[in-house]
Amino acid sequence: TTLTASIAGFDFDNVLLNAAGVYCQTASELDQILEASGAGSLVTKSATPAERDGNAGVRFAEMPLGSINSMGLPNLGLDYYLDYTITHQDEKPLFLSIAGLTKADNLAMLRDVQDSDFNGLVELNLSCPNVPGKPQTAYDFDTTREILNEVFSFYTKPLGVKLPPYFDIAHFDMIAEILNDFPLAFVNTINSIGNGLVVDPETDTVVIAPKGGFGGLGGEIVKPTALANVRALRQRLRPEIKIIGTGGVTNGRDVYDHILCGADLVSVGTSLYFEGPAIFERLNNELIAIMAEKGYNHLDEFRGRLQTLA
Ligand SMILES: CC(C)(C)CCc1c(C(=O)O)[nH]c(=O)[nH]c1=O
Repeated sequence: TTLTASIAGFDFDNVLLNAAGVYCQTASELDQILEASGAGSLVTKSATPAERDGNAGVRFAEMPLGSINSMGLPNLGLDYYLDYTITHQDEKPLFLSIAGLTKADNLAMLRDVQDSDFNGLVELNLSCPNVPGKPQTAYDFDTTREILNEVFSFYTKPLGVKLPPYFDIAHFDMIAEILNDFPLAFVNTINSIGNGLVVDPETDTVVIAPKGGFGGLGGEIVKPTALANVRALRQRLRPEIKIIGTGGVTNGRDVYDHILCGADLVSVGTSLYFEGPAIFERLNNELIAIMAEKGYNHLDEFRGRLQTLA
């Protein structure tokens, strides 16, 4: 059974990696993913130009069927993650995630990466806020097109975008129309489902401190939305734009489902947070068992082959 995939000429010897933000803040965490059996790659915590503490107070919580977070982009700064990825980029193909809080920050960071010795893949996190009072960038279609125009006016290394979930067919059409106009290596879908709210039944309070308890949802609870976004974008994007499926992966069947919907790689967030890097070997073994049951030797025998009903 081969679990290989390729993006922008990079060959991955298996399809699993961490989701940005989980197990990827420090070199020690990144090393654990790099060395984990069953992880084909890693992505860094989304970087800002300077390091950030992120939000104060309890900012991550477990809930039935998943997690809620409002971390606030705590990270050690772009140079830290550039240094790490440059040091290790010959061991596996690596993803460097960036998340500027302004367009200027994103462009400045991409110029730094363009001029650096990093030759891996960049994941541009478009879930970042735009100007206050406007929705996050990826929900502001004109701004999304504008930033990609500016990025691709100078950035020539492999680049993809991390997208929040969309919930309206017209929005799938609109974002795909924009993305198809650019030489993107990949799209990673989905980021957490924004601004959920969880109540603690013991205390009648919210469960995280920032934003009055509003936060991004991850885990099992987001799987149907994640699969819908993988499927919808696979159906609409040019085949050269590969897809990293993220959201709701807890077992091999979830990995299989992401691939069946069209994913080339599959990333794991909430479950990795709770289980640790050993999860990658378990997920791979479970995926291989499902493929064996179905008589598949290669992922491309079923990738994107979700069937509809007559
Ligand atoms: C939500 C932002 C802080 C704008 C970006 C970073 C981020 C965070 C975060 O650092 O709070 N959490 C997520 O689930 N997804 C993200 O993309």
